[in-house]
Amino acid sequence: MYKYLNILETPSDLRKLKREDLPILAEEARDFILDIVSTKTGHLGASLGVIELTIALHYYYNTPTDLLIWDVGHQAYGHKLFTGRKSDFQSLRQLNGMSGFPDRTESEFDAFGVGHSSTSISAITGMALANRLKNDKRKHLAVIGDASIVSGMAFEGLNHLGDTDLNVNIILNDNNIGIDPAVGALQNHFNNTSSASKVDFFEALGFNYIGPIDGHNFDELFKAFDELENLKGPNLLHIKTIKGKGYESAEKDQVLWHSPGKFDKKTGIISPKKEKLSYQKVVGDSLIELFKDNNQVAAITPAMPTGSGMVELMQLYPGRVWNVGIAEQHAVTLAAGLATQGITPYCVIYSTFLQRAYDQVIHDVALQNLPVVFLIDRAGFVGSDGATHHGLFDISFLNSIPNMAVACPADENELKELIEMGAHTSTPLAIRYPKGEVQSLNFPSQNTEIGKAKTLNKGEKTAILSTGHIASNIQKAIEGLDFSWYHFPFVKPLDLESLKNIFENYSHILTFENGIKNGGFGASILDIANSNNYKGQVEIHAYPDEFIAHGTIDELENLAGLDSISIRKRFEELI
Ligand SMILES: Cc1ncc(C[n+]2csc(CCOP(=O)(O)OP(=O)(O)O)c2C)c(N)n1
Ligand SMILES: CC(=O)[C@@H](O)[C@H](O)COP(=O)(O)O
Ligand SMILES: [Mg+2]
Repeated sequence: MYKYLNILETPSDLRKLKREDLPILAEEARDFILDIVSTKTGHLGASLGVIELTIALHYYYNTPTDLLIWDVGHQAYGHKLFTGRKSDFQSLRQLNGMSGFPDRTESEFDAFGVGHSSTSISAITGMALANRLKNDKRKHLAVIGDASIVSGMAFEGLNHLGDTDLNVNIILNDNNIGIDPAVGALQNHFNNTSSASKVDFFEALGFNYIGPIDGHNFDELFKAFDELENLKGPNLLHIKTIKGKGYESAEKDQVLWHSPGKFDKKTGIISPKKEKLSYQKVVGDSLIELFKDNNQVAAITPAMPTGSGMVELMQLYPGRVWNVGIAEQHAVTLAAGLATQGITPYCVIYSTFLQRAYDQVIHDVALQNLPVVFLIDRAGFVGSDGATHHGLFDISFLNSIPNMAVACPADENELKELIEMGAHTSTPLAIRYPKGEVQSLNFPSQNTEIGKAKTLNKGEKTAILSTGHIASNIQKAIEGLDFSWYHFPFVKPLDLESLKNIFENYSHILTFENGIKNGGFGASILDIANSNNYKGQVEIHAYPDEFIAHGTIDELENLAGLDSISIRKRFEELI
């Protein structure tokens, strides 16, 4: 079917082609990626945008000896296609299949594991320093996008690298967009100012600057690579590309086609999502409600307005909702600043990306005991994005912070209540919730109170204690059984009074949470049980102490023994 892609597996095959063959190969690669993503789902626009760059880099440089890092790595489907993984695309982002991001354990061509943005400059600098110590002359290359290079961590890397004489090549892939439209002075600078001012900017940081060039033009790419060979680094090559290049729908709506889901390749019609209502929609609508009657609240999203359900809120309240770009640390401390002046900020941030702002949560918010509300999205398994994106750690890493309240609503009704409560908080409050469809558990309507558990079932001997959205799996598993079930909307502060009563009345306690075991909800219960000389058994059901790869959420919950069937099986062993 393909003239070149069929005979090509690795860069050494690629280098046998003539340069004039490469545009045809690029077309074939785009067609292949469209076939895969339209049926398997995944990131589309970014990969289509760097096909020429990917081919040129593997053609010109001696990968994998020359080291190549893809920042974020969501644009690396072409990189994987040309580095021996063509047949692995059938398993893209599936359980035990190929990852959606470069991964050192997957291929020698994946110089660095990625998924979180803005790490490539620091990593490639580390590699170059190490190889200089070994007198190893290999080349060092990093490709970073225009939204990723303006992140704090990228600047830390540029600041260091620019102060060395390392012969590292940073390739700025500038398509004037992140996932959502570009924000911030720096992205404006890259996209709107003259070349001269860009030269000044990067040369001021100690880089030789080349560009901007057309990143879809092989001749311009190779000419620039030749120029780089004659420069004593560090160098920055600025290329302009189109996100979604070569597929009209993806070029036209670059936000939607960042990760479109399944679609018909021929018509560009995206398969409708079966989702009745998402947690993200509930959050967006709840905040719209809140903002209507309360002008003392604000919201912040670090570069994820669409994914976090913030787009409508931003349109309605542009003066009180800010997309700060890929800047999680700034987002948290911006919130802290707002809170000192009597504005209650909702910092809406994916669990996995909050990891990047841990010190700001402690040092700027909790230590000063400021009323910041963290709406922590993508809590628990996220599915096909895998280990770099699951929200497994937030209960544990927040649980250990003084002054921090940690809420894990069972469903969207409780989430709504907690969001409303947040507007009145005088201290830090974190509320975590998962990706995707709401559960509508229709719990008996009990008002949610800080630090108070809810009794959902009364039984004998065995007590089930849960927190968060695992409740939906427990509700299915407990059907017809006379176990007691207590739901704890708050991991912190815990309902010590209810716990004391539970310790006195039950000989066996099982705890459940959508988070890792270490330092989580169950660990806190066990700690309190021990300090109360509880003689019964506490059995903790949480994610294991290991990184969990990609798969569907159901598959991953089953592997962790936290799906309703596995839970039911455990319950039946206790009858
Ligand atoms: C620390 C971190 N924050 C947020 C994200 C989510 N994210 C993935 S890709 C992306 C936009 C990247 O834009 P850019 O670097 O310009 O690459 P492009 O998609 O345009 O190729 C964002 C915000 C992330 N992966 N890591
Ligand atoms: C590559 C990246 O980090 C984002 O595109 C992320 O995959 C978004 O996740 P959601 O699709 O859950 O919003
Ligand atoms: Mg971009």
